[in-house]
Amino acid sequence: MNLREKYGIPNNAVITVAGTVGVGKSTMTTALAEALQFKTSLERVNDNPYLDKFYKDFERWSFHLQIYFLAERFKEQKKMFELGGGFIQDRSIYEDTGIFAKMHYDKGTMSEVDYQTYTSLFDAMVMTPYFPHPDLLIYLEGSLEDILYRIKERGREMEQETPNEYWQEMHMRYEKWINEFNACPVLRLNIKDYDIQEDPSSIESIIQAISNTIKNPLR
Ligand SMILES: Nc1ncnc2c1ncn2[C@@H]1O[C@H](COP(=O)(O)OP(=O)(O)O)[C@@H](O)[C@H]1O
Ligand SMILES: Nc1ncnc2c1ncn2[C@H]1C[C@H](O)[C@@H](COP(=O)(O)O)O1
Repeated sequence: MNLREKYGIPNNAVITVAGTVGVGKSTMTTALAEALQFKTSLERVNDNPYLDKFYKDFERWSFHLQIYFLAERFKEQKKMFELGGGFIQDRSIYEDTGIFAKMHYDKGTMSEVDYQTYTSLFDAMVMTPYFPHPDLLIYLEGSLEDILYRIKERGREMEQETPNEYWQEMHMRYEKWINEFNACPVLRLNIKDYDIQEDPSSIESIIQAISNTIKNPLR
């Protein structure tokens, strides 16, 4: 019996992994998909045509980047539900608007008219009764210090050149955002409480927690 069957996770479940840049979403997505024999929906960074430009000039590229991410995530969302679920998704569509677009608007690096165009498109696409929400959102959290360490360790050039205040602001906004999030059940995991890299067997206790939360959802 595999871990999915052992813990009664439905084979059509869609589980999304959320959290700030560098917290460990891709690592968790890959590990969970392998353990549950699910497919992955990964956030593609290397072939994103705007990301590098965006980090060099937020004001010039923030609208283009948000539209690009929205289109990519919507296509992924459609694919996951058309294929009948059984997916772990790296980052939720809710973070694009709730964290990134809002932060750039609030900080003045996205204009008011661009922000309104973006949010009206987002609302028309996502905030409808026809949009299927995931069965669970796993929220990964950790101290700012640990997040900064991981961003540095991963070494993506565009992120190294971004001032720490950017990551600090994002870290603070994530905490507020998750406390108000209610589009689907949430499982919060602190990165201090597991280490799937050093101890791959710790994935089992995470799957047990996923099962408990899907069966007794806390919003
Ligand atoms: N459980 C873990 N323990 C230690 N380091 C980790 C762990 N998970 C991820 N990392 C490291 O942290 C960095 C960011 O992880 P990643 O999964 O790419 O984050 P995200 O997808 O959230 O941006 C990578 O260098 C990765 O190897
Ligand atoms: N919606 C977004 N707006 C701006 N930047 C974004 C958005 N979604 C992801 N990003 C950036 C942040 C990172 O530099 C890369 C990949 O994110 P990660 O959390 O490392 O998976 O894209």
